Amino acid sequence: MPTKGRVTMPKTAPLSPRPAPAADLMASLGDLLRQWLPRQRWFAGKDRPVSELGLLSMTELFPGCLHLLVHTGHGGVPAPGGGAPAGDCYQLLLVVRKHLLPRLGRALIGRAEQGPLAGLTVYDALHDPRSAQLLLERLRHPGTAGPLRFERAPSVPVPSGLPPRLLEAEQSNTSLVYGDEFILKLFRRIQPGVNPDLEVPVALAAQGCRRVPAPVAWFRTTHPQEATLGVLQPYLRDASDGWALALQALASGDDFTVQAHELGRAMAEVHLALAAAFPGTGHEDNGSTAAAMTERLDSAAHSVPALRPFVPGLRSAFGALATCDSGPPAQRVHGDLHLGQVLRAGREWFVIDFEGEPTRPLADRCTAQSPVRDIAGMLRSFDYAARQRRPWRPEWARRCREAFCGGYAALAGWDPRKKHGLLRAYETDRAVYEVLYEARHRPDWLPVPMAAIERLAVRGD
Ligand SMILES: Nc1ncnc2c1ncn2[C@@H]1O[C@H](COP(=O)(O)OP(=O)(O)O)[C@@H](O)[C@H]1O
Ligand SMILES: O=P(O)(O)O[C@H]1O[C@H](CO)[C@@H](O[C@H]2O[C@H](CO)[C@@H](O)[C@H](O)[C@H]2O)[C@H](O)[C@H]1O
Repeated sequence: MPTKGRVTMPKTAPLSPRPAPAADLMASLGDLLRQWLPRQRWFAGKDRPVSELGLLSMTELFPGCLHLLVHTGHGGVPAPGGGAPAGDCYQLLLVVRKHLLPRLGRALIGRAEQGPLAGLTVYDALHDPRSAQLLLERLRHPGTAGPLRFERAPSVPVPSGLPPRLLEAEQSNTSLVYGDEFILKLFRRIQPGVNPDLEVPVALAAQGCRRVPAPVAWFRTTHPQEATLGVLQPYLRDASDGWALALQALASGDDFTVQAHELGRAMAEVHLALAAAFPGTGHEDNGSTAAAMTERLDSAAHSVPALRPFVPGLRSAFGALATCDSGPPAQRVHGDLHLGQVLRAGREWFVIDFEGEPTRPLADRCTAQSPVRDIAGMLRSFDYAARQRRPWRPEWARRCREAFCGGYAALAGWDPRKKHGLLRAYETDRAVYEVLYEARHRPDWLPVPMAAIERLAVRGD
């Protein structure tokens, strides 16, 4: 595998002279994917059997590498928490080879037994350095491949031959780092429309906001519907994420309030830039927000029985929101802010991953919302961090909350600490989301948000 110099697109013959018809291809891949998908961190339907699997689009990206969009269904069983459809679309990149490659052991999906790929071995292409390099080549050269469109910001040069490595982070998507210079995030669960993780950073870059790495290339599909598939952006090579830094500080007994204060300030800066980039929104109606939060709580309690005893107490937080003053104006927000979404490089904080909460419909995530949603997300994250160690360190979380809100207030012109009712409702809504998220993805972590649920329902603080 070349690690420097030019990488050229291979000119060998395509995998098959004519692309296999969809039904045939699924005869080869169906059983393999049905077993492999639920084992992937990014697969959202782990809690229900994959009863339907269909091919939405197939493009031979380069010889031996297939780009697929597949639909997975669960026999009409809705996702926990409702709202989300009973089925999802996922993006897969597969390498199909004759021989088993020991160095790609972890990427193995299986050996096809029937259909057009019978006897061939199928891998996740993102673990394959050769395929990862060819993908970067595609992104360097704008153009099309079937329904796929590769586009880029012309002003930023992307050198060829940067060695790829797959990021080993706990992720909702899959990311590849190229030569410690760029990071490519491939969205796994695909929803129609422009992904806010492309739309927002592009808009913020146009505002001159330097707290968010600006996209340099991206790709999308036009079939079966328009959707963003991946975004390449500069890699902050010496950065540590806020979660790792917070855990380090907790382990060594170090103060984290200076960092939390600066983080609050940085977040206020991002909110101001977001308001400028997406102008023209009014105030949210607290009554309808409270109704939506109550609905989410009810459907979450339907899926996660442990929530049920706390529903009356949690509902009171949403009831109180309906009578709160209107708070800061609604605007575009981050939507899933937590310590893992902020990176500290040098002495500066950067904010990443503007996708919003992955279980919400894309249209919802792009609407104007109260900035209190983001603040509540970060405050919940201090609590998550403080609960990673025994004995639990509530004082540590409380000091970080104070410092973060203080830093935010210094720049934003309003103080989250003076919006107790709003904050309580948004923290409750966030904790309910976290209960659902953990129940679906990391059941061992469920006690963390459940502890907050108990506190918010019983004591209300
Ligand atoms: N521009 C960047 N520079 C350095 N690391 C990054 C950058 N963007 C993302 N990362 C790393 O990749 C991880 C996953 O990125 P993220 O956008 O949060 O993906 P996901 O939505 O799949 O969780 C982050 O936690 C961070 O460690
Ligand atoms: O993958 P994303 O970063 O988009 O976010 C999802 O996964 C997060 C966990 O990786 C989850 O965050 C929760 O756990 C964090 C610790 O791992 C904690 O800092 C957050 O406060 C807590 O919400 C996030 O909710 C989910 O959307």
